[in-house]
Amino acid sequence: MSDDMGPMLVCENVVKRFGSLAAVDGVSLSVNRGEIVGIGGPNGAGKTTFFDVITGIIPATEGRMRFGDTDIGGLGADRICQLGMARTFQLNAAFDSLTVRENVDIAAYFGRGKRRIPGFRLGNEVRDQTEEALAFVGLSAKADETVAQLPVLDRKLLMIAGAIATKPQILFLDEPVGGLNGDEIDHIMALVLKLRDQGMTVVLIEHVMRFLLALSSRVIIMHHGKVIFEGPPSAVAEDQTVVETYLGEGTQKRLKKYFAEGETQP
Ligand SMILES: Nc1ncnc2c1ncn2[C@@H]1O[C@H](COP(=O)(O)OP(=O)(O)OP(=O)(O)O)[C@@H](O)[C@H]1O
Repeated sequence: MSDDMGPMLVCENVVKRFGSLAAVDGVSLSVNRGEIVGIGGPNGAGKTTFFDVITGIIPATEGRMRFGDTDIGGLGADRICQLGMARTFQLNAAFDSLTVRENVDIAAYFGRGKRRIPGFRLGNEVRDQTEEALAFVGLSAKADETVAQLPVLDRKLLMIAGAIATKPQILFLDEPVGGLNGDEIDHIMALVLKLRDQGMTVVLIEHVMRFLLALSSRVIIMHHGKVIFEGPPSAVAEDQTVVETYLGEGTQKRLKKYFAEGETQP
């Protein structure tokens, strides 16, 4: 990416239709370098579909998307990853029968440049990227374990390791703490903060509000494919539409107390 000025990623009026359903219905988003942007919203709001469109898993129906000075609309997931945009998935996306290290090797090998499967040969650079990513997420000791044996937290860490092994400039995390317990959530939270401190730009989807609000510099709430709120974490619980469509009054009270009294956890 050659353009260091202005937003790193710009999405304008992105639409994704599945038949008559507009899963993403005219969403615009700009992401600046070094930000953590959090996306929330009820089930079926279109959050994952928006990620799928940005990261080239599925094509947009309408809209424009630019990463730096590159128009990424119409590019495939492999090319988008090679440009410097990596992601994780809500459900496990790993080769279960391979080891932890082999999975990250594959990400490091294919995620940075055009490669051919018949020429699949790992060089030192790929191996180093893999070891670095495994150490970063704390999975080095389990590098030789088969993925099928891993507990949920390690599977989440593995997806993050695979993503960062591609050396992205921006990282998309889809529900990185879904299904985890409190300590595990704290563990992933610390990891995301460490990434941010190293200069990584992050866009994340999460239902766990304490994770979403504690980490994000800016929050977006989607509903029925549209953005219904965009603002700082402290303003989310003040927005009556967000409370009615997503949070409910109990969560609103808890969040208001957190921001008013500076409690440690929302
Ligand atoms: N491949 C598809 N074909 C048809 N409809 C789809 C497809 N993928 C998603 N949808 C629909 O698009 C809408 C948005 O789904 P999406 O998974 O993006 O929501 P979400 O906000 O990520 O939800 P959740 O929080 O439950 O993950 C839903 O109504 C879903 O059923």
